[in-house]
Amino acid sequence: MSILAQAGGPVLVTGGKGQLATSLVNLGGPRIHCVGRPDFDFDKPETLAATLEAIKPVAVVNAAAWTAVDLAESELEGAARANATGPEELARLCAQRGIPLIHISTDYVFAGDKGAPYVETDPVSPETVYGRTKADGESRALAANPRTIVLRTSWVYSAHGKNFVRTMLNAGAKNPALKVVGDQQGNPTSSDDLAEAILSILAILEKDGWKEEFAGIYHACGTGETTWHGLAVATLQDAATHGQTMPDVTAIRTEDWPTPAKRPADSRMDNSKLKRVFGVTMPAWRDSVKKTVHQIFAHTP
Ligand SMILES: NC(=O)C1=CN([C@@H]2O[C@H](COP(=O)(O)OP(=O)(O)OC[C@H]3O[C@@H](n4cnc5c(N)ncnc54)[C@H](OP(=O)(O)O)[C@@H]3O)[C@@H](O)[C@H]2O)C=CC1
Ligand SMILES: Cc1cn([C@H]2C[C@H](O)[C@@H](COP(=O)(O)OP(=O)(O)O[C@H]3O[C@@H](C)C(=O)[C@@H](O)[C@H]3O)O2)c(=O)[nH]c1=O
Repeated sequence: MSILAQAGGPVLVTGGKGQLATSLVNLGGPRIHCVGRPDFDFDKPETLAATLEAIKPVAVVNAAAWTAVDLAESELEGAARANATGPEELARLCAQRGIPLIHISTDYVFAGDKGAPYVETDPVSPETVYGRTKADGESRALAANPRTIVLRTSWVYSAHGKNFVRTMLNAGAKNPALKVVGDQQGNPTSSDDLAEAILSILAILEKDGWKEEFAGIYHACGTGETTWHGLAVATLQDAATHGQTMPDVTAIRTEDWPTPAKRPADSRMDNSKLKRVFGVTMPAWRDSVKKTVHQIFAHTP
């Protein structure tokens, strides 16, 4: 049963069949109205106003984005439309209608050299096209609609869609040995957990009405930290409890896994503001990985 009241106007979720959009559809109940391409497309700006006009939502969650981190390095314009100018236009349209926008952003807005969990007041310092376009999108959305909440999350995985946990399960099923970077740390986040946090915020907005102090940036990632290697091992250990053979997983250094876009070495984020303002606590990443792996095996014939 969704935490969102059953009665009330529609909540528009962008992002089609993406991870977060799917979790919101699965967990949010009948008021969630999800749109994706081609009906809602940041590359076709006229589809934004047409969607809002057709659905007349009471709130919007923007879960659409360019998430191909390496490809963005060579596709700046498409990434900028999806992550920055598109969300700005969506925010402007929400402002015209006086409705709140929950816009999703990323830990990759940080370079990863702080040496401690980032807080919302830390300056952004992106080192990739993806990170720069997402940082740009945050400030554009906040400037275009005074009723904008930006939720920065990280290392999102789920039982559906393209994500690191599913990549590791597939790779581990085919290979006796894997190599995974062990010197990049962060906070893995279940898209279901993030969807529940968003639904809790929407419920508060509906109950209390919009308050000026809600506007701004919040960190919303899984509780606890690990490395990509740690996440791979946890995933494959859980898969082993479902009968999948545990491969040998070696921790390697970043330079041994070269990629076009440089990932942050340490993008851990602090969720205290989310708890302080909205009373929302994010579940422990380790428990949620177990749950997700279980869901995947439960649905695999
Ligand atoms: N995945 C992750 O690890 C993380 C994600 N985030 C952020 O969380 C949010 C949700 O991510 P997630 O659910 O994982 O993303 P997914 O990649 O699973 O889904 C993204 C969705 O956005 C759609 N999309 C892409 N480009 C456009 C466009 N130009 N116009 C309209 N829709 C478009 C895609 O459509 P199509 O299928 O047609 O391509 C897809 O449906 C994003 O803001 C992302 O930046 C933050 C941290 C980590
Ligand atoms: C598949 C694989 C990756 N890696 C490394 C590469 C990289 O440093 C790290 C993560 O790999 P990926 O490319 O799968 O993840 P990446 O696309 O960098 O994930 C990011 O996506 C965007 C959308 C975000 O917003 C971020 O929070 C983050 O989740 O793991 C290995 O070491 N071994 C492997 O077998």
